[in-house]
Formats: sequence, C-alpha cells, structure tokens
Amino acid sequence: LLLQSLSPALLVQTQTRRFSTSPSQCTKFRYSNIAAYSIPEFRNALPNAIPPEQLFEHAFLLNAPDTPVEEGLRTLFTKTPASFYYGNQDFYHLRKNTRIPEICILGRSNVGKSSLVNALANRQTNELARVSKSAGKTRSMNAYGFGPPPQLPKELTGAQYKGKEDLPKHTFYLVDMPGYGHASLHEWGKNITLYLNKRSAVRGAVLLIDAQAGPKRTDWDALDLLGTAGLRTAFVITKADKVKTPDRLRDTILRLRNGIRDIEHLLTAENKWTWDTEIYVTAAGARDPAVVSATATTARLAVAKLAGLVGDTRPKEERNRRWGGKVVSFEELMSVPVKATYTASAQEDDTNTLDRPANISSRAPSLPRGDTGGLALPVAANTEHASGQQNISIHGPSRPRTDSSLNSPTAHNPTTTNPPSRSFHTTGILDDSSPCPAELRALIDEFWADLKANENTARDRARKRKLELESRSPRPPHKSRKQELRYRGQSMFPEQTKRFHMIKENRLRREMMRLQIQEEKQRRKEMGLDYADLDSAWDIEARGGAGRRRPQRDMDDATDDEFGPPASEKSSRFAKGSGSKAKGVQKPKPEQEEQDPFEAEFLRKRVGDDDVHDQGPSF
Ligand SMILES: Nc1nc2c(ncn2[C@@H]2O[C@H](COP(=O)(O)OP(=O)(O)OP(=O)(O)O)[C@@H](O)[C@H]2O)c(=O)[nH]1
Ligand SMILES: [Mg+2]
Repeated sequence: LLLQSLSPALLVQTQTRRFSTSPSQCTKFRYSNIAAYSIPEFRNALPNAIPPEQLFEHAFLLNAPDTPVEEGLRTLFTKTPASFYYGNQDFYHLRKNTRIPEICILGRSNVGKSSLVNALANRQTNELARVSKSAGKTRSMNAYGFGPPPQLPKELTGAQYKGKEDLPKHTFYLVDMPGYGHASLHEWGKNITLYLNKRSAVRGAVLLIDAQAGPKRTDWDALDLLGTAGLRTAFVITKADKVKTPDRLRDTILRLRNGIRDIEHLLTAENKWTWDTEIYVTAAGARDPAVVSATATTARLAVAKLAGLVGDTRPKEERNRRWGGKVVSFEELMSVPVKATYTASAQEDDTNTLDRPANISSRAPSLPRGDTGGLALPVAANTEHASGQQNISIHGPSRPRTDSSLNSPTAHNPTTTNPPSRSFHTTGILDDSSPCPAELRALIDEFWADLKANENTARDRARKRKLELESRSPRPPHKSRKQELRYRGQSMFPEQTKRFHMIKENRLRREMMRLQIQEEKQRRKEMGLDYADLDSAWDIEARGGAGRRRPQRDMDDATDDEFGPPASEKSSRFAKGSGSKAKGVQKPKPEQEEQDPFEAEFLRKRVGDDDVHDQGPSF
C-alpha cells in the first residue's frame, strides 16, 4: 500500500497482485512490511524479501548495538510498565523535569493520540491513557513514563536537584496533549505553545495526521508552531486501517510531504527546525491487536529516535544540527526592542484544507475562534541568532517567511472583529528599518497583560495576596486597655493633671529656696553674722508657707504660693507648658498679695526690690 502511495512508479507493478488493495484484508506480515516501508532505506526492496530481523538493521539501540531494533524497542517500551507521571492544563503547574527527555504527541482532536500512547505501552484501551469516540477527551498535558529508570551521571544527581525534582523512574516521558481543532479550547493552545517553547526537557514532537482525512489547516498551523519553536518533528499517519482506498492514503502522504517541503523551502538558514524524513504509518486503535502491535513498532522507532535512544540514520552532515533552539524567556523577549512587522489576513475555512499549503506565504493566517481556537496562538519564543541580534515578528500561525509578505503592516486591519492570533519568533530576514506599528505595540501590551493576569505561580499568588492585603483599609493601631484608660483619664480629669504639675513645680521651687538659704547661711557664718532667722524661715517654707498648714491641698487654695498663681493666671501659665522644668522654675509673681512675707524680705535683701520686679522670681 505504501509502495503505491510513496513511489507509484517503483516496484509496484510486480507486487500489486500480492497485496490486497484493502488494508482490512492485510495480514500481520503485510502490515509489518508496510511499517518497514515507511523507512526510506527499504523502499527499494521487495517487501517479502526483507526478513523481520533486518527490518531495522540500519538503526540500533545505543546501549545494545546487537539488539535488533524491533525487539529492543518492544522491550524498552513494555518491559518496565509505563506509568502516569504528571497531568495539568496549566503549563506553569507541570511537574519539574530537566533531566529526562520528553516527547510530546500533537494532533487534531480525536486523531488517536491517546490510543497511540496505549499501543506503545502495549496496554488495552483506557488502561493507561483515556480514549473516547468523542473529540476533546484529553483535556490536560499528560506525561507517561516509559522504560527503566536511567542511570544518571553524578552531575545530574547532585544536591542541587534534591527537593526540587523527583528522581526519574523512567527513561523518557511521552506527553499526550489535548487535541486542537474541533472541541478544543483556546487556553489549551496557549499552554501547549508555552510548553513547546519553554519546557527545557522537550526533545521532539510527534505530529499525528489522520490517514483518511489528511492534513488540515490546523495541522499546518501546528507545524508552523513547531517550526517556530525549532522542535524536531516526526510524522505519524494514524488510522491506516480506516482508509477506504489506497489512493486516499497515497494522497494524504503526498500532501503531507509536499506541505513539509514547502515549509522547509521557506525556512531561513538560521532556523534550526528539522523533521524525520520517514513518515510512519500506524493503526494504533485498530480492532485487530496484531495490526496494532505491528504498526506500533514504527511509532516506537519514531519516539525512540526523537528521545535520542536509537542510532541516528540521518546523513552525517545533518547530525550536528541543533534540534531544539535556546528558549528565550518571555520577559527577555519583551525587553528586546521591537523591530518587527505584522501580517495578518482573513481566516481560512477549516473545511478548505484538502489543498496542500503550496503557497504558504499566501496562506491566510488563522484567527482565534473563541473557545475552539486550538493552537492558533500567541507566544513562541525562539532561538537567538549567533550574532546575538534579535528581531521579533508577530504574525498569524501560518507564518509567512518571504520579504514581500513581511513588509506589509498595512495588511492588518485593526477594525476586524476578531483580533488576529499572534506568535513571536526571531528571524533574520526582517528589515531593520521597518517601523514598529502602533497597533503592534498595543497587541504586545494586551497580550502581556493577559498573560500576567493568568499567571499562577506560587510567587504570583503570594504577590497577589500581598497586594490584596495592602489594598485593604488600615486597621486602627492596637491600644492596650491600660493605655486607653490612662488616655481617657487624662481627658476626663484635666484638673488633676494640672494639680500634679503644680505640685511638681512647688517642689522644685522649695528645693531652690533651700539651696539659697544654705548659701546665705554660709556667707553669714563666714562674716560672723547671726543666721538664726534663716533657720526659722526655712521651717516656715517647709511647712508650706507663712500662716499655712501644709496638708491643706485643695484646689481652692491653689491660688497661693504652693499651688501657683491665682485662677485667672493659671490658664495662661499652663498654656505656656508647665511641664517644662525651666518654666516650672518661674515662680509666682512677686506682686501677689498672699506671698510669704519672709520670702519677700529675703528677696529684698538679696537682690533688691527693683530686681525682684524686673527679673521676676528666681525660684
Ligand atoms: N480504527 C481505528 N480507530 C482508531 C485508531 N486510533 C484511534 N482510533 C479511535 O479514535 C477515537 C479517538 O481516539 P483517541 O485516542 O481518544 O483520540 P485523541 O487524539 O486522544 O483525542 P482527544 O483526546 O480528544 O484529543 C477512539 O474511538 C479510538 O478508538 C486507529 O488507528 N484505527
Ligand atoms: Mg486523547
């Protein structure tokens, strides 16, 4: 069948009678041969002339060169039972893996991705991956581990991995993706795009194409995305048992080949994207288990090659080409000064997909279609150029790579109801002088804001929480009950506070007086004068003033020398701030009638009447 489809002019004449034209009538052996014929080296030989052990002799398992690949692959995929490793819709919530290769399986919804995972692991339907007749069954990126635990070199088991990453239990992971196209969500496409561009462990992608339906527009979009991400790609035709006529399969394969060639033609020299020239044909969900296992072998070979587990059959000059480009973080991408152009045009109808993408530059980029936009999507950071210069081009998924189409910013119609889908990539063919249109800036800003709003890392959550807390109205400062009562007491009993200050002042005043009397006493002693009157004066002062009994301390008496100036003066006095010690020393005015007569006399003797009035009291 494949002979007919791939090289109709070759060999087919002699073999057509031996092959049934209906795949459903093919035996296991013939399916094996079909599988073998999907590898180019065998296309020139007669199918029945190839013994099974030679089927894959041109390739060998890296660690066991003597093991025939078919047998070795079966052991690799089935001996250690495959197991589920992680599954999440959100790219940022995927479990960390930086040491084991990851191969992702892409394809339209219902093309048979999950069935292929089960077939590769030799499991029944639904035993490992969930399969359904209706499209959109797989809703998250599910990784399944295959093969025995690897023996990692020391540098990959160091302390830097502890607590951050699980020790791998398998040789590689196969990631079953949600399908694009019918019943898919725009959100899935966003996360798959992030995965293809940012996941460091991803080594390659398997793109599944329905044998009967052939490649559709969304498949070209996906291919474009893979090309942008620079990810090595293998092509697997699925549901080969369902094709109605060999012509149909031939048509599918030819259209796929031509489409790939066109994309290859439009790629720039710097682009690191490449693909396996073999197109693998499978029937992983067929009813006949023999057919499933026979065709699963080729798919195993495709996966093992992508994971780097099988010797490479590519020409030597191609072997050193980098498969995955350096991933540029989105932050990095955004900080690059934009020198870009923007191209977009009307949406192409999905039904009009039987045409191969002969003129990719004229293919209309798709517009997001709400929730069913599939992979029509925004971000794709790609490799940096060796020169270090980066240009960003924003365009629809059908990325035009010709100069003429790149320099047509006017093609963008800002009035369009659906905003065109966007993706970013670096390219060397952009003209430096091309201006950055305002709408391009707006688009980037809008997308950036959108992405930021949907971020959900632990750091983002913490930041959001902090902002939320900060935005709340501040709580009143906490006051202890004691503080509160004291504050209330002050405001409720101001008179008591005033009295407290007055007593303090009087204490100071007395202390000053005592010192002065002592000095005077000393002076008189030296001069041989009598100083008995000073002792009696101090006694009077210590009792609380002349003619007073000391314990009387009510507020009515506060007008005397002990409690400060008369009530009329009190307010002004306290308004000045009686708490100050210096001011507290400013004592009752000498003109007060009630002033102690001894004090007055003493002052008169010491400083003279005039001074008393001019300078005011010194205590
Ligand atoms: N006859 C036949 N049927 C197949 C084959 N592969 C898958 N199917 C059927 O196709 C249907 C969809 O298969 P899935 O494996 O769930 O497809 P999927 O790509 O994972 O779909 P989503 O998860 O919705 O994206 C199921 O009913 C399978 O039995 C095949 O090779 N031959
Ligand atoms: Mg699925």
